[in-house]
Amino acid sequence: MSITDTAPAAVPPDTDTTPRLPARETWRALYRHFRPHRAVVALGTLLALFGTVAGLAQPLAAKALVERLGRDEPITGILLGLTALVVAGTAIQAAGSYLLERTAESVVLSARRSLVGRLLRLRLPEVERTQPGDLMSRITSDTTLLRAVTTESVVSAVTGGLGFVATLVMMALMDPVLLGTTLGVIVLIGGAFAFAMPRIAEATRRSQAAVGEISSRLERVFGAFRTVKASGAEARETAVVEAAAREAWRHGVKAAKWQAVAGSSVGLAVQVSFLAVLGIGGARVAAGTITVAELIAFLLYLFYLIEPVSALVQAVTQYQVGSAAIARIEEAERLEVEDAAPGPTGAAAAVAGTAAGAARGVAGGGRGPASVVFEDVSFRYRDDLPYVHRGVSFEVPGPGMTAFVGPSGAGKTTVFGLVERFYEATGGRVLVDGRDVRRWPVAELRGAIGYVEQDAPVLAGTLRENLLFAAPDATEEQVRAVLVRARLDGLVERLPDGLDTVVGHRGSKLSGGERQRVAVARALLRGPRLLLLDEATSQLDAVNEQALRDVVAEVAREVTVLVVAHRLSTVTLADRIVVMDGGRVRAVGTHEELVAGDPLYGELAATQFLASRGQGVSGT
Ligand SMILES: Nc1ncnc2c1ncn2[C@@H]1O[C@H](COP(=O)(O)OP(=O)(O)OP(=O)(O)O)[C@@H](O)[C@H]1O
Repeated sequence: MSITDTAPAAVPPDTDTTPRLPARETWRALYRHFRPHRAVVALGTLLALFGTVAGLAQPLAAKALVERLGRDEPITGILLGLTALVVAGTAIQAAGSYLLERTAESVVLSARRSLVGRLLRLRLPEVERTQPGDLMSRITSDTTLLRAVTTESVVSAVTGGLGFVATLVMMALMDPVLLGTTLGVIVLIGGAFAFAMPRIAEATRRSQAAVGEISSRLERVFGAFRTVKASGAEARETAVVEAAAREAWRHGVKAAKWQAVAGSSVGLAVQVSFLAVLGIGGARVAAGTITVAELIAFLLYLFYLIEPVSALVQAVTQYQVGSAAIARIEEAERLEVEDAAPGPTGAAAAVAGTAAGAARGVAGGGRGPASVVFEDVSFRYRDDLPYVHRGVSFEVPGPGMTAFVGPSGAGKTTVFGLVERFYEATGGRVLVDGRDVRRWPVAELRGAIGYVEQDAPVLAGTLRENLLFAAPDATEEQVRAVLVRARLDGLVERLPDGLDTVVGHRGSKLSGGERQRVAVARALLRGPRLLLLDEATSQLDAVNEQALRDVVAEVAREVTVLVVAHRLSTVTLADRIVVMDGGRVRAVGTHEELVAGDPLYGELAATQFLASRGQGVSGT
């Protein structure tokens, strides 16, 4: 096929990453989706059979009608009967098809629900291994391919199978020799069919992988839309998405080709059988073994065979398509998830803590500041990556502010990832409140923590949704209080829709500094016992930075605050500073102690901190 010529070179070579499922596992997975609906599918099958029987009865009724006309008998009764038969037959068929379509939608719905439920609980390393866009396409696109295989194909298989066997029995009763001839041809051409089947599955699998690739590529583009534009990368990125679209097309066409081969092999089988039966049957008539009437009847049965065989072919083809989708769905289902979803309960409980604390936007949950201890922690993100932590140890009793400083890549942010248990330490222990984080229920652990990431993610939606994201049950007063603390009250007043202003995709309608403050407000509203603040390297203007620093200092009086610090003004406020370098803690102390005692810190203080937009250089 010439379409292969159009395959663009830009297609990433790794689109074909979906594992093929062994047949037994495919069956098992498909059965799992089908099982809850088996009663309805059985009913649908029954209705389909009734519909067929009603259809078969119509010619008989028509025959009776003509006969009565011939005998000059009244036909009103039979006409009414025939009409009723037609209406009933149609209604039964419509009901059956509605039932199956509805069930098909339900299969898709339950597959989507189960997949979404799992994907949002995935462990972080699993998400980092995959492409979010591709995962999305498994929920949106692949699940739709389950529709037919779990419903229509089951019905086709049953009705086709029954029809096939019944017709074969009738043929066997007529003339076993001619049946042998028929089956011989069918088996021969069935070979072509068997050849096409796995190719349909393979082409569908690759086509779906390419659809996943389209989603991944689009996600990448829209995730950095300004960068794409600023880099003048529109044409290149379009080409890449287009390449994936072509790839999907190419394999879609391939699947269509093999489906056509499979479909027409049925017609061919019947035609060739017809000729063979005609030849051999003719000889048998000539020899007087069978009568002409028997040969004609046999040939009629041969044509009856088309429908059940087509139904069987359809069932098997749909199974191939479905098996390709199920492999991708199963792969997503098998990604490792966390033990429990961090529900809103922790946050709600924390926000509902002490009234005084809540009014300040820091409830504290009534259990005081958390302590954090790292005991000889070693960690790497993956087995094939170098260690990021090589025996990190420090102790942070709450409350107070602890700053982590060190060169870029020293492993500072990783400390937060381990505290939040986004990742698990490879060696050593991470303790929060003296308890190993692995022994904490994840929801409870994270319920105690407020986390402000360095890039301060803001989600699409309104400002209010963003603030309530980590504390859905916070009251209006708590929201207002936190807005004042994060110096967002002025902004909210300026906005025509106030808190209900839509902030755009990833908060693109807010300034960088505003996003930062929204992220801080969100974390504070959670009422954390432990605040993890990954300081932005820039973003805040002097006034707001000072204000936020005051807030953090205030919070640190009753909450444990860990800051990855990029500003001198922050470290000078810290009760203790942990200096990290190359995955180790090289020194712990106050700013003054470290300036005097640690050369790396002295250098950082003199260069890196001052180079940032940090205010409050008075510390030097
Ligand atoms: N999710 C990840 N998967 C693989 N490697 C990672 C991941 N996150 C960070 N790393 C690597 O781990 C190392 C430490 O990263 P970390 O973010 O902890 O550094 P950092 O000290 O916070 O740096 P910075 O000051 O630049 O933010 C870096 O070399 C980084 O490339």
